[in-house]
Amino acid sequence: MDKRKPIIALDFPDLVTVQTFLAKFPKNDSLNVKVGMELYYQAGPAIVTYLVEAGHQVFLDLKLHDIPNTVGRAMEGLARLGVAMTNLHGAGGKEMMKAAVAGLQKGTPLGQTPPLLIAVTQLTSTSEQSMQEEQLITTSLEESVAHYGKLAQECGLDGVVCSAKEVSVIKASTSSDFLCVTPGIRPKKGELGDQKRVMTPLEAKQIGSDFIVVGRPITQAVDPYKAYQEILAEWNGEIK
Ligand SMILES: O=C(O)c1cc(=O)[nH]c(=O)n1[C@@H]1O[C@H](COP(=O)(O)O)[C@@H](O)[C@H]1O
Repeated sequence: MDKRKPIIALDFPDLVTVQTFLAKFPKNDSLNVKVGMELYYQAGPAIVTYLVEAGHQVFLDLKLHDIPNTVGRAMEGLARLGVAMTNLHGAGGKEMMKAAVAGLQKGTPLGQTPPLLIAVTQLTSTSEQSMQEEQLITTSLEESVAHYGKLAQECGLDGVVCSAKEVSVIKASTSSDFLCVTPGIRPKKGELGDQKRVMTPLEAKQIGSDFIVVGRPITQAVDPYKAYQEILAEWNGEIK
Protein backbone atom coordinates (compact mmCIF):
# COMPACT_ATOMS: atom_id res chain seq x y z
CA MET A 1 0.00 0.00 0.00
CA ASP A 2 1.25 3.43 -0.93
CA LYS A 3 1.67 5.38 2.30
CA ARG A 4 1.35 8.71 0.51
CA LYS A 5 -2.29 8.06 -0.34
CA PRO A 6 -5.17 8.19 2.15
CA ILE A 7 -7.19 4.98 2.41
CA ILE A 8 -10.72 5.76 1.24
CA ALA A 9 -13.38 3.91 3.25
CA LEU A 10 -15.84 2.63 0.64
CA ASP A 11 -18.74 2.49 3.07
CA PHE A 12 -21.40 1.82 0.44
CA PRO A 13 -24.05 -0.91 0.10
CA ASP A 14 -23.27 -2.35 -3.34
CA LEU A 15 -21.10 -2.55 -6.43
CA VAL A 16 -23.12 0.00 -8.44
CA THR A 17 -22.71 2.68 -5.78
CA VAL A 18 -18.99 1.91 -5.60
CA GLN A 19 -18.68 2.20 -9.37
CA THR A 20 -20.59 5.50 -9.42
CA PHE A 21 -18.26 6.84 -6.73
CA LEU A 22 -15.04 5.63 -8.38
CA ALA A 23 -16.14 7.09 -11.72
CA LYS A 24 -15.48 10.53 -10.18
CA PHE A 25 -11.76 9.66 -9.99
CA PRO A 26 -9.38 9.65 -12.97
CA LYS A 27 -9.36 6.34 -14.87
CA ASN A 28 -6.36 4.14 -14.08
CA ASP A 29 -5.71 5.97 -10.80
CA SER A 30 -4.63 3.25 -8.37
CA LEU A 31 -6.23 4.11 -5.04
CA ASN A 32 -5.97 2.79 -1.49
CA VAL A 33 -9.50 1.68 -0.66
CA LYS A 34 -11.09 0.05 2.36
CA VAL A 35 -13.85 -2.54 2.14
CA GLY A 36 -15.63 -2.75 5.47
CA MET A 37 -18.59 -4.61 6.88
CA GLU A 38 -21.31 -2.62 5.11
CA LEU A 39 -19.95 -3.40 1.64
CA TYR A 40 -18.51 -6.88 2.23
CA TYR A 41 -21.60 -8.28 3.94
CA GLN A 42 -23.80 -7.13 1.06
CA ALA A 43 -21.55 -7.48 -1.98
CA GLY A 44 -19.42 -10.43 -0.82
CA PRO A 45 -15.89 -11.43 -1.80
CA ALA A 46 -16.64 -10.52 -5.46
CA ILE A 47 -16.38 -6.82 -4.58
CA VAL A 48 -12.84 -7.37 -3.31
CA THR A 49 -11.84 -9.24 -6.47
CA TYR A 50 -13.37 -6.46 -8.56
CA LEU A 51 -11.34 -3.75 -6.79
CA VAL A 52 -8.10 -5.76 -6.84
CA GLU A 53 -8.50 -6.47 -10.56
CA ALA A 54 -9.17 -2.75 -11.17
CA GLY A 55 -5.68 -2.08 -9.77
CA HIS A 56 -6.61 -0.73 -6.34
CA GLN A 57 -4.87 -1.63 -3.07
CA VAL A 58 -7.50 -3.05 -0.73
CA PHE A 59 -7.66 -2.90 3.06
CA LEU A 60 -10.23 -5.54 4.01
CA ASP A 61 -11.65 -4.29 7.29
CA LEU A 62 -13.73 -7.10 8.80
CA LYS A 63 -12.41 -6.75 12.36
CA LEU A 64 -12.43 -10.47 13.10
CA HIS A 65 -13.03 -11.40 16.74
CA ASP A 66 -13.81 -15.05 17.53
CA ILE A 67 -12.16 -18.18 18.88
CA PRO A 68 -8.65 -18.84 17.54
CA ASN A 69 -9.60 -21.76 15.28
CA THR A 70 -12.41 -19.81 13.60
CA VAL A 71 -10.32 -16.69 13.06
CA GLY A 72 -7.35 -18.69 11.79
CA ARG A 73 -9.46 -20.51 9.22
CA ALA A 74 -11.28 -17.35 8.16
CA MET A 75 -7.95 -15.60 7.63
CA GLU A 76 -6.73 -18.52 5.55
CA GLY A 77 -9.62 -17.92 3.16
CA LEU A 78 -9.27 -14.14 3.15
CA ALA A 79 -5.57 -14.46 2.27
CA ARG A 80 -6.61 -15.80 -1.14
CA LEU A 81 -8.41 -12.56 -2.06
CA GLY A 82 -5.21 -10.64 -2.79
CA VAL A 83 -5.78 -7.79 -0.34
CA ALA A 84 -2.93 -5.63 0.89
CA MET A 85 -4.12 -5.28 4.49
CA THR A 86 -6.67 -6.82 6.82
CA ASN A 87 -7.55 -6.59 10.50
CA LEU A 88 -8.93 -8.16 13.67
CA HIS A 89 -9.88 -6.99 17.16
CA GLY A 90 -6.90 -7.05 19.51
CA ALA A 91 -9.35 -7.77 22.33
CA GLY A 92 -9.71 -11.29 20.92
CA GLY A 93 -6.44 -12.15 22.65
CA LYS A 94 -2.99 -13.48 21.89
CA GLU A 95 -3.97 -17.01 20.90
CA MET A 96 -6.47 -15.62 18.41
CA MET A 97 -3.93 -13.18 16.95
CA LYS A 98 -1.31 -15.90 16.54
CA ALA A 99 -3.87 -18.14 14.81
CA ALA A 100 -4.68 -15.25 12.47
CA VAL A 101 -1.02 -14.77 11.52
CA ALA A 102 -0.65 -18.50 10.86
CA GLY A 103 -3.90 -18.61 8.86
CA LEU A 104 -2.82 -15.73 6.63
CA GLN A 105 0.54 -17.35 5.98
CA LYS A 106 -1.09 -20.68 5.17
CA GLY A 107 -3.67 -19.19 2.81
CA THR A 108 -1.40 -16.83 0.87
CA PRO A 109 -0.68 -18.25 -2.59
CA LEU A 110 2.93 -19.24 -3.26
CA GLY A 111 5.10 -16.34 -4.40
CA GLN A 112 2.78 -13.71 -2.88
CA THR A 113 3.22 -11.76 0.34
CA PRO A 114 0.57 -12.13 3.07
CA PRO A 115 -1.54 -9.03 3.69
CA LEU A 116 -0.44 -6.68 6.46
CA LEU A 117 -2.30 -7.70 9.63
CA ILE A 118 -3.45 -4.91 11.90
CA ALA A 119 -5.14 -5.07 15.32
CA VAL A 120 -7.95 -2.72 16.28
CA THR A 121 -7.17 -1.30 19.75
CA GLN A 122 -9.92 0.98 21.02
CA LEU A 123 -12.32 2.13 18.29
CA THR A 124 -12.02 5.81 17.43
CA SER A 125 -15.71 6.16 18.33
CA THR A 126 -14.86 5.24 21.94
CA SER A 127 -14.11 7.94 24.50
CA GLU A 128 -12.00 7.33 27.58
CA GLN A 129 -15.12 7.69 29.72
CA SER A 130 -17.17 5.14 27.76
CA MET A 131 -14.22 2.72 27.71
CA GLN A 132 -13.92 2.90 31.48
CA GLU A 133 -17.66 2.76 32.20
CA GLU A 134 -18.74 0.21 29.58
CA GLN A 135 -15.68 -2.05 29.26
CA LEU A 136 -14.73 -1.68 32.95
CA ILE A 137 -11.14 -0.90 31.96
CA THR A 138 -9.61 1.16 34.75
CA THR A 139 -6.48 2.39 32.94
CA SER A 140 -6.34 5.49 30.75
CA LEU A 141 -7.35 5.07 27.12
CA GLU A 142 -3.75 5.62 26.04
CA GLU A 143 -2.56 2.80 28.31
CA SER A 144 -5.20 0.45 26.96
CA VAL A 145 -4.24 1.25 23.35
CA ALA A 146 -0.52 0.86 24.12
CA HIS A 147 -1.22 -2.49 25.80
CA TYR A 148 -3.03 -3.82 22.72
CA GLY A 149 -0.16 -2.52 20.58
CA LYS A 150 2.39 -4.49 22.60
CA LEU A 151 0.30 -7.67 22.50
CA ALA A 152 -0.19 -7.35 18.75
CA GLN A 153 3.53 -6.92 18.15
CA GLU A 154 4.36 -9.92 20.36
CA CYS A 155 2.00 -12.01 18.22
CA GLY A 156 3.71 -11.03 14.97
CA LEU A 157 1.17 -8.50 13.66
CA ASP A 158 2.31 -5.54 11.54
CA GLY A 159 0.56 -2.75 13.40
CA VAL A 160 -2.58 -1.37 14.95
CA VAL A 161 -5.64 0.68 14.15
CA CYS A 162 -5.79 3.55 16.61
CA SER A 163 -6.56 7.24 16.68
CA ALA A 164 -3.77 9.54 15.49
CA LYS A 165 -3.80 10.88 19.04
CA GLU A 166 -2.19 7.63 20.23
CA VAL A 167 0.54 7.28 17.59
CA SER A 168 3.32 8.52 19.89
CA VAL A 169 2.38 6.20 22.74
CA ILE A 170 2.10 3.20 20.38
CA LYS A 171 5.45 3.84 18.72
CA ALA A 172 7.07 4.33 22.14
CA SER A 173 5.71 1.05 23.48
CA THR A 174 6.43 -0.97 20.31
CA SER A 175 8.85 0.29 17.65
CA SER A 176 8.97 3.09 15.11
CA ASP A 177 8.26 0.68 12.24
CA PHE A 178 5.14 -0.78 13.91
CA LEU A 179 2.33 0.58 11.74
CA CYS A 180 -0.28 2.99 13.02
CA VAL A 181 -3.35 3.04 10.76
CA THR A 182 -5.50 5.93 11.85
CA PRO A 183 -9.20 6.51 11.08
CA GLY A 184 -11.07 9.32 12.84
CA ILE A 185 -9.63 11.82 10.37
CA ARG A 186 -11.52 15.04 9.85
CA PRO A 187 -10.61 18.20 7.93
CA LYS A 188 -10.57 21.32 10.09
CA LYS A 189 -14.18 22.13 11.11
CA GLY A 190 -15.37 18.84 9.51
CA GLU A 191 -18.41 17.11 10.97
CA LEU A 192 -17.36 14.55 13.60
CA GLY A 193 -20.38 12.24 13.25
CA ASP A 194 -19.85 9.32 15.62
CA GLN A 195 -16.05 9.77 15.84
CA LYS A 196 -14.68 10.83 19.23
CA ARG A 197 -10.88 10.83 18.90
CA VAL A 198 -10.10 12.82 15.77
CA MET A 199 -7.27 14.67 14.09
CA THR A 200 -6.83 16.51 10.79
CA PRO A 201 -4.78 14.92 7.98
CA LEU A 202 -1.97 17.40 8.64
CA GLU A 203 -1.94 16.70 12.39
CA ALA A 204 -1.88 12.96 11.69
CA LYS A 205 1.04 13.47 9.33
CA GLN A 206 2.98 15.55 11.82
CA ILE A 207 2.45 13.08 14.63
CA GLY A 208 3.68 10.13 12.55
CA SER A 209 0.61 8.15 11.40
CA ASP A 210 1.58 5.64 8.75
CA PHE A 211 -1.81 5.52 7.02
CA ILE A 212 -4.95 7.61 7.36
CA VAL A 213 -8.41 6.15 6.74
CA VAL A 214 -11.01 8.63 5.51
CA GLY A 215 -14.65 7.88 4.77
CA ARG A 216 -17.45 10.41 4.97
CA PRO A 217 -15.33 13.55 4.48
CA ILE A 218 -14.72 12.17 0.95
CA THR A 219 -17.66 9.87 0.21
CA GLN A 220 -20.33 12.35 1.37
CA ALA A 221 -18.67 15.46 -0.09
CA VAL A 222 -20.43 17.42 -2.80
CA ASP A 223 -17.32 16.91 -4.93
CA PRO A 224 -15.62 13.72 -3.66
CA TYR A 225 -12.58 13.95 -5.93
CA LYS A 226 -11.90 17.54 -4.87
CA ALA A 227 -12.27 16.53 -1.20
CA TYR A 228 -9.88 13.61 -1.81
CA GLN A 229 -7.30 15.87 -3.45
CA GLU A 230 -7.46 18.35 -0.59
CA ILE A 231 -6.94 15.59 1.98
CA LEU A 232 -4.18 14.04 -0.15
CA ALA A 233 -2.36 17.40 -0.34
CA GLU A 234 -2.70 17.99 3.39
CA TRP A 235 -1.54 14.45 4.18
CA ASN A 236 1.53 15.05 2.03
CA GLY A 237 2.29 18.28 3.87
CA GLU A 238 1.46 20.50 0.91
CA ILE A 239 -1.08 22.61 2.84
CA LYS A 240 0.03 24.47 5.97
O1 LIG B 1 -10.85 -0.46 11.41
C1 LIG B 1 -11.25 0.63 10.96
O2 LIG B 1 -11.02 0.94 9.80
C2 LIG B 1 -11.84 1.60 11.91
C3 LIG B 1 -11.43 1.50 13.23
C4 LIG B 1 -11.76 2.52 14.13
O3 LIG B 1 -11.34 2.50 15.30
N1 LIG B 1 -12.51 3.55 13.69
C5 LIG B 1 -12.99 3.65 12.41
O4 LIG B 1 -13.65 4.64 12.09
N2 LIG B 1 -12.70 2.63 11.51
C6 LIG B 1 -13.27 2.68 10.15
O5 LIG B 1 -12.78 3.83 9.47
C7 LIG B 1 -13.82 4.44 8.70
C8 LIG B 1 -13.99 5.86 9.15
O6 LIG B 1 -15.00 6.47 8.41
P1 LIG B 1 -15.39 8.00 8.56
O7 LIG B 1 -15.69 8.26 10.00
O8 LIG B 1 -16.59 8.14 7.67
O9 LIG B 1 -14.20 8.80 8.08
C9 LIG B 1 -15.06 3.58 8.85
O10 LIG B 1 -15.14 2.72 7.73
C10 LIG B 1 -14.81 2.76 10.11
O11 LIG B 1 -15.37 1.47 10.02
